[in-house]
Amino acid sequence: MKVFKFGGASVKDAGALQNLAQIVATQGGKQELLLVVSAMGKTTNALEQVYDLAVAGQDFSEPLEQSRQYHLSIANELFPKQENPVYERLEHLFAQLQQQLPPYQEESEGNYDKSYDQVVSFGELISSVIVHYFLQEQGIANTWLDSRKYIQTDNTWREARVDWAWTERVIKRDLPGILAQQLVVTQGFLGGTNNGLTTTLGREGSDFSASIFAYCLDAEGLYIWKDVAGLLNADPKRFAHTVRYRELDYQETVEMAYYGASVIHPKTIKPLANKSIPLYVKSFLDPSAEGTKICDCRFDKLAPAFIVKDNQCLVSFSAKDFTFISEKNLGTIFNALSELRLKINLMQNSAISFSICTDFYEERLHRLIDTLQDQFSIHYNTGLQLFTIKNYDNDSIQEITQGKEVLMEQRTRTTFQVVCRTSPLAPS
Ligand SMILES: Nc1ncnc2c1ncn2[C@@H]1O[C@H](COP(=O)(O)OP(=O)(O)O)[C@@H](O)[C@H]1O
Ligand SMILES: N[C@@H](CC(=O)OP(=O)(O)O)C(=O)O
Repeated sequence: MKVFKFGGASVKDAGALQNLAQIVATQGGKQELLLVVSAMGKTTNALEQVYDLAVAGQDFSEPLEQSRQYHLSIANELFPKQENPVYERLEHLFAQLQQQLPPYQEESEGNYDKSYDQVVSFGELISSVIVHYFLQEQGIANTWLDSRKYIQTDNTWREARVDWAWTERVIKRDLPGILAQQLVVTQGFLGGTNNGLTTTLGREGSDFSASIFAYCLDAEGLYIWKDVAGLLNADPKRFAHTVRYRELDYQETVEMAYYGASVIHPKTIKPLANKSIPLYVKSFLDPSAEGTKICDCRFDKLAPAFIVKDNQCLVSFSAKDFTFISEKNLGTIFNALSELRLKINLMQNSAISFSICTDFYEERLHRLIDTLQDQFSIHYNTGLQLFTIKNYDNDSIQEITQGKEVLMEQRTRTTFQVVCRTSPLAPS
């Protein structure tokens, strides 16, 4: 069997859904097929905005209505008959979503992340319902599956951790029988706790969902349909000249994803590598084109890969009592970072100071400073970019660093990383 994953761009409007149906009909073959779909277009961002307004006690009716109209207008193009059951399902989902958005209550303050998951998950629920009915309409019989009942997670809201044993057992128990009958349509990004609450697997986590299903079903391949020709050596939205990798090994791909190549969610690769399931990154704009195959393979020389992370922040700590940076100091700093879920993208230490480059989350940064300021003097710079070049050479380093103010630099035999300023210094 195969797993196909369709992200936001591939389901963003009625034309995209017609293209999706075409891909399923022509590329799915006669095999068993499970489809994992993301929210349509930028719906998750829109729902985040609605949720934040609700939390702030502000009026969220307009953006909520815009999102409803966006989905209904796609449905109107796809389902001209108003008696189509899709409309009832959609109205029901929007009514449920509305119920999750009460005016902000003081006592729910600690539940921001939990309620976030209950709200933003509607993007995937809605899109998968539309895809389900549309494929039916096109004569492609399919079962709509609630992935929250199959991908069981803990309650680490917004970044839930999968209970692999439970998930694999239940998927293996139920899905082969359904797949033998017909195609399955389910949601990416979502999981569920053992007491029936919705969780999400981290932004852009639908690739990971698809990988979980592929792993549990021992799929022969996972196909991720994107708006690019495959995995390229740089984001074509940032770099004028890119090359496509025809094949890449799991290790190389996981490193690119880890450093920030947003084309694939970093958690996607490990489950596939564990079972040697190939991952195909394919273009939904040119479905028969080759794309990129990620598998067990090895290459000696690869084109340098450029990865850019925006909105970075460089934080440096020095002990207030002028002692050297010791393992004990580092332990304290790492603990605080872990508590606040601040991920280190790059780090460096000298005799009396320790510096990290991390994604800039203002509120979490201030909490970090509050926690550590008794022990450390802390300075930070924001408005930075982190550039990573894998398989670098002198020309590629020159291309990236030319004309930029470099704040931190590091290199191994294969990887070059540099933090540069992109905007005026923010006060610290
Ligand atoms: N190395 C890369 N190769 C290809 N695309 C990349 C790369 N790095 C970043 N991208 C970006 O990833 C985008 C596709 O991923 P994404 O937007 O997450 O798709 P979707 O949400 O539809 O699944 C491309 O449009 C491209 O701008
Ligand atoms: N819709 C979710 C999950 C996701 O993976 O989306 P996409 O496949 O469009 O990146 C998000 O935007 O975070």
